[in-house]
Amino acid sequence: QVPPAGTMCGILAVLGVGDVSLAKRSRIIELSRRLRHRGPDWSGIHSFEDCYLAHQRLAIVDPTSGDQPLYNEDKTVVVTVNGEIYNHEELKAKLKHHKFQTGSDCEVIAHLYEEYGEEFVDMLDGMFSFVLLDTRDKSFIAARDAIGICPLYMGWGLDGSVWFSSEMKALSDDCERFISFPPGHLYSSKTGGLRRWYNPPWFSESIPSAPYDPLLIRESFEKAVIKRLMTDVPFGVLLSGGLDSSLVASVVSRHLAETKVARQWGNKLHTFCIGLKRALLILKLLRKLLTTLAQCIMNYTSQCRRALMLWKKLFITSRHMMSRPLEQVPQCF
Ligand SMILES: NC(=O)CC[C@H](N)C(=O)O
Repeated sequence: QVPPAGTMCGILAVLGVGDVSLAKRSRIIELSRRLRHRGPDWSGIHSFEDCYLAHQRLAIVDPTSGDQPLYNEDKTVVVTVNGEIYNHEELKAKLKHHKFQTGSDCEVIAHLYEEYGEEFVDMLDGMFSFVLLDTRDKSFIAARDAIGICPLYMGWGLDGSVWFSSEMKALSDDCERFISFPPGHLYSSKTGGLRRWYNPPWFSESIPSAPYDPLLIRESFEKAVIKRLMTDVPFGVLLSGGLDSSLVASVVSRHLAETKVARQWGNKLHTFCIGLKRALLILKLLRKLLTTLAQCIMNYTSQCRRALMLWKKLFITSRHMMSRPLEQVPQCF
């Protein structure tokens, strides 16, 4: 079954609600369901006193046991995550005395927090937004990846509660005020504020000092594509018809055979694109390019009605983003 457009996990966390009634819990579950289109595989919620962490999962790594929220060994640290932690194996190797309950790439976040406290965030290589609750002192942190690939919003309720959600639609009706969580930042309840965790040295350079090196660009590009092949489920490449997505598809097809997923699902790359009859020429060229580069299966829709339906779906998913600056729109996918 192909998940609907816009899928990625959906997270919702509500910390410090004034009323801990069953009605409030049901309300939070109802709000979390507004993110269901982001994750069709599982819905989970963990509550601790007046704090709730909810999750809608699109399973990518360890689909059988990686359901969320995830925990440390004694379940005192709870985490709900949208994203992929590419260096999770490496990080796990550093945490030898920790016992992992799942094969999820995201479980490492709970253990890293136990070991290193809030400072662990810059050890993560990945795209993510997450909320972590430490039930021992009821403190919490929330963080978003360096460039904001995964979406995150933060809101404040009239009862003093703090909210975090993957999409604005899960908190806009219940919060008095809300903001788009800034990329590369961390919120800590202990200090009560947002701070930038992503501070690469080049941030302060107005003119880049690194010389142009095409081989380095090629190597970094290939590495970036290869690490994103970390999946236990079948995947495809969405082609725009341009150079960037064709290059991604070509790198993927050359490295597909080495991946875990190819052993299970075969090493033919599935590609997708959307186009109308009038654009069939581009589609034909794309097909030619891809079949020359590698063995690809190409799926596309050329019917106007079907394309319009897909667009409608896309807009429903991203409606909440439309008031944002245009460059932020792709972040919801
Ligand atoms: N879609 C996601 O954000 C995936 C979360 C996590 N990496 C998993 O595989 O379950």
